Amino acid sequence: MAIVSSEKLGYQYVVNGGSAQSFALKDISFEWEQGQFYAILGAAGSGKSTLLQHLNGILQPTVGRIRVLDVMFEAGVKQKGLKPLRKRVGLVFQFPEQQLFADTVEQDLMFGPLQFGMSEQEARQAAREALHTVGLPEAVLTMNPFQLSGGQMRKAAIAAVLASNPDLLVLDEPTATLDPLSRQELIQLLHRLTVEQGKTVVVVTHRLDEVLPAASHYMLMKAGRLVFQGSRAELLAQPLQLQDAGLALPAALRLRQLLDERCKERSSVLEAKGQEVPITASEWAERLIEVRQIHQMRKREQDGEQALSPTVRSTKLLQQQQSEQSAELGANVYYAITRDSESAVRSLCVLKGEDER
Ligand SMILES: Nc1ncnc2c1ncn2[C@@H]1O[C@H](COP(=O)(O)OP(=O)(O)OP(=O)(O)O)[C@@H](O)[C@H]1O
Repeated sequence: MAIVSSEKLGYQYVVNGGSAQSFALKDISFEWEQGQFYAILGAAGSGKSTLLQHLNGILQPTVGRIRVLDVMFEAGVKQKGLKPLRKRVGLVFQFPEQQLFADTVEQDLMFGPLQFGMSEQEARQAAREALHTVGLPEAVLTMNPFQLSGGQMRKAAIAAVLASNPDLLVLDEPTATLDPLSRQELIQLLHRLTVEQGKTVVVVTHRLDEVLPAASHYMLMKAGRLVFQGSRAELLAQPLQLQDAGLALPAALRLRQLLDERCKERSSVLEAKGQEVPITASEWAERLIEVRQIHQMRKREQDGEQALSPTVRSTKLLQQQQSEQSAELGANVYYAITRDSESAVRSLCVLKGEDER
């Protein structure tokens, strides 16, 4: 059974003295399964945070319904007594300082478990385990949360939620303000939680590039509506829809477009692994390397074809030169876009037929 499902969910904020705003969510229907990694994408103001707040009942529907685990929220029926649900749904806000308020990190990490009925000793143990899961050292337990760096603070906020062992972990822009390495580590950590612990992870983000290697399912929001939901491959087949929803195209799609325009090898790059678009810089490097290897193999075969007529030989040579130039151009494009210097150097060396360094 789906862990969360919504049917024609709509939400309308009411402000100052009861005047109703336009709908922040309209006609939202979806289902989420346990143990999967979902990414919710959309431009500013598209309704992502409003949707998240329905997952633990901070907001409840104006229209339609949403079921979260075993609690049904339905328009017109105010649900109360949500403590058991809030133990099972961990929300990590956009700004971690909003949820760290105790004098020490340990107190912050123990707060949820104590609230949800654990003994002091169990809560202390849960706090330590959560700290290890996010990769923070025990030394931070006695520190004030505001002595932590931005990245550590965000990890502490995630640990504070994990300590209550939620089934569903929901994070609003979790990588904002982090450096590139910490961003990558955090997404990998979230991915591990789905694979190793069967948690369902939902991440709201503007940065599609970051979640592409990890998230298996995508929802795209625009002006309060769900304009796309589907798998990674389905999303990557919709570049116009991404642009239309105000999102930057991920490097994988920009590379594909450029290779389409400028590189005759695009089809061989894709064919090398059954037409799926590579999603990370290193995968692109590997595809380009494969293409180069295919060309080298063809060259060796051609060397053995000396008996061919001079015209056939020179045509083949010309074709081969063109395709090698194309592959090299692809590699250069790849550098320009991804700036992933390590795999870029690797692919350039191999593409030029030099030893890998
Ligand atoms: N407390 C509020 N009162 C009134 N209107 C609100 C409130 N919070 C959000 N809205 C409106 O609801 C719509 C959706 O906002 P929401 O914060 O859900 O978007 P978002 O996609 O999360 O944006 P961002 O990426 O900037 O966080 C916007 O038009 C916004 O102005």
